[in-house]
Amino acid sequence: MKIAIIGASGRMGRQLVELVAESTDAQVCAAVTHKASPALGQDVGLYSGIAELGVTFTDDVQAAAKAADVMIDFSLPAALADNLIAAGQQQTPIVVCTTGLNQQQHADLKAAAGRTAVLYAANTSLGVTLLLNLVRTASQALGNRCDIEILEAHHTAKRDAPSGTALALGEAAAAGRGQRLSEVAEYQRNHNDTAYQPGSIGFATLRAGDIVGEHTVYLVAGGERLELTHRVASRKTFAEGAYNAAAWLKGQKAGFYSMNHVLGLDA
Ligand SMILES: NC(=O)C1=CN([C@@H]2O[C@H](COP(=O)(O)OP(=O)(O)OC[C@H]3O[C@@H](n4cnc5c(N)ncnc54)[C@H](OP(=O)(O)O)[C@@H]3O)[C@@H](O)[C@H]2O)C=CC1
Ligand SMILES: O=C(O)C1=N[C@H](C(=O)O)C[C@H](O)C1
Repeated sequence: MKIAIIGASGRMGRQLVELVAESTDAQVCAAVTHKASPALGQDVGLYSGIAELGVTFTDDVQAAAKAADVMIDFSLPAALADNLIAAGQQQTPIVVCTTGLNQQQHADLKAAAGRTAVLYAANTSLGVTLLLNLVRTASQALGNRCDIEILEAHHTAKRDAPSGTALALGEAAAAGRGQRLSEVAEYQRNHNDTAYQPGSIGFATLRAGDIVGEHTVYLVAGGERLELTHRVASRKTFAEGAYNAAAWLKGQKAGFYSMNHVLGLDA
């Protein structure tokens, strides 16, 4: 399997380069970064701290899409439009893992899925994929008998808040209660005299040190409290999930997919 990695110069990109280089079933065929990147022209293996791979960084995402069986995107929201155009024009399946997307960018993902296979996952870990399903089930079972709040913690280099995973957990909790997250989400609680809104879903964010990624969903009813927590110790977990998603997506027909499809949980 020939994999093009978009955002290959970043934390997740380098982790994925290392994982693919160790694999016997896949090769890095292209490593994409932006046109002002100091990584351009450098060997992607050496840049990632492993042996030379003979592949140098490029800013040509069209050529990367053409060369690849599948692409994996861990870059920035601003890069998404060009990445989806390239994937669509070359009919190359794409796993998009970038978070911090706006409404238009989520719509762009769905539109691109009319031309090629697109899988979007704000979190590629097995645990979060299961957690999303558990949260939806718990929220549906408890209905308006509980209050729901979501806490996430990440490293200080993270640009978006709340995390994409926290927002996906919020969507799952809202869907379980038959709500739309956009109508019940509370992102700011820095007020002096405002009553709590029953049925709201609140988000809280921590940024500190090198925390890889932690999420807790609180389902709080009178007298008891359920806390569903996921913690990641290494970015390798995300890289493995993205690799498994790419292996599954390669050869799928055009359409929009999630990690539930990869794990056979979509029924
Ligand atoms: N789905 C999941 O499981 C996970 C998702 N993520 C998400 O993945 C994204 C990347 O995370 P992380 O690796 O930590 O972030 P980094 O900032 O370390 O990596 C992003 C990389 O993309 C590069 N880049 C910028 N513009 C472009 C472009 N136009 N084309 C290609 N590459 C570009 C950046 O270059 P430069 O540094 O020079 O700007 C940087 O090297 C984030 O949105 C994050 O939230 C992270 C972990 C897990
Ligand atoms: O930026 C990160 O690091 C992470 N981002 C993803 C998110 O926004 O949810 C996934 C993971 O939590 C790590």
